[in-house]
Amino acid sequence: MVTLANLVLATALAAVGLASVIPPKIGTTALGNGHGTSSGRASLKQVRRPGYRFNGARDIYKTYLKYGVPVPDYLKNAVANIDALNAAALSKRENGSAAAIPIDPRFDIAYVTPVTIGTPPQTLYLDFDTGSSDLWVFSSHTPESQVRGQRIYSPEKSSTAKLLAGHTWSILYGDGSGSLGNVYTDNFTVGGVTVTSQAVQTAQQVSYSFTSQSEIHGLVGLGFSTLNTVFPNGQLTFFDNAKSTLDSPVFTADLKWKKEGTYDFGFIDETKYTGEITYLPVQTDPGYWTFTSSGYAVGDGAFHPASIVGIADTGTSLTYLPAEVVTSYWGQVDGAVDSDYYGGYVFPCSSKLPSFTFGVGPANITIPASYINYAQITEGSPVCFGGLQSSSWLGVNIWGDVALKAAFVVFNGANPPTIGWAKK
Ligand SMILES: CSc1ccc(CNCCO)cc1
Repeated sequence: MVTLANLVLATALAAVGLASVIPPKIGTTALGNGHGTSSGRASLKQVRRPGYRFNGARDIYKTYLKYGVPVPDYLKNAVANIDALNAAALSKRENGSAAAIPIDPRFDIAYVTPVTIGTPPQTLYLDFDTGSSDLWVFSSHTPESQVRGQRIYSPEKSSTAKLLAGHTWSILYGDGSGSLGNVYTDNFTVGGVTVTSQAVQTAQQVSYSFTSQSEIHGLVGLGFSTLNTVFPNGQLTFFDNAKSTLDSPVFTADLKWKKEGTYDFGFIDETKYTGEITYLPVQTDPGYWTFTSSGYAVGDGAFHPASIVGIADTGTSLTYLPAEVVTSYWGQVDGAVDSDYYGGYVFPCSSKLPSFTFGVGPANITIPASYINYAQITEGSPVCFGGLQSSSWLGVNIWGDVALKAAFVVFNGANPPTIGWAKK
């Protein structure tokens, strides 16, 4: 039953743009079926109406009406002026959502996301990589001997492609792979968000490790634009270009274990996580999403407070942490060894693995053991490769996909940027 009190309350909330769930009646919890006994309490889930924009003049206008005071013309004009400004602001807002698809259903080497480039649109599947800031693609400029099944972008077939004359790029990744080439600008769309005149770096050379990955047709760098390698003028990432048109200057990663996840742009989908998001400061120099984890625990063991500075890197498969952390973890696994022969921690596939928990401020994220049992060395091998490896040779701690897919991660590009972590 909706009472007058409820209606007044709901109207007041609506006036300030906070929709409300009118409880069945005051005195019962909103969770009840409306027939519960009175508990003297009610809970209203207040959600901001999508697309609502505050109009202060309207609030004053309503107060004039409420107390019967004639409304001056300037105030009526002010309400209209702010509504017009809000409408204009909303009209250019875009949000988007796109799939993050594991390139191999057996284990998560990398995730690719469909994008379209040019006019008419050419669809490629690119690796969205928060650990770098170049948007580059296999192209009609890539020697055929280096193309093995990848889709290519052909700027000569796009009426909106423009060569960025005199500009080149060359990138070398932490795993020794690399690519180089020239640069066009063109329309670039992912998940319904379009950037016109996005710098698209066309590969003229790619290393064998890219040639051998037929499912990856290039990368979309989502690090900070300071890392972009285009010379002589560095280019902006897709996110930096899209930011001003997004409802909110954020993108989120909801990567999943051996199945399709999503990247969202411009909004935070509350259905994709549980509990609260914990936001941490980001160190943007030199250009990675660098944050400090507050410690770790192995399985159900004690939490070890520590400051672990590392980067959130969707473009790296595994997670690389300080030697004392990974030694502590693998010390709990029967038969685990740090093998020079296999190039990292391996263990008998039959061994039971503990989970791994890392601190994010006062909260924490737990990586299930199954994510750390990364893959057999080779098909049918009794030896398995760990998803948690030492960073001692890297010089940087990397929270790669093994960690990221255990969480819902918000890459907040506001000023200052922050990174948000939530369980899911
Ligand atoms: C050969 S497949 C491949 C995919 C992504 C990358 C870039 N990611 C590392 C730094 O984020 C390198 C190689």
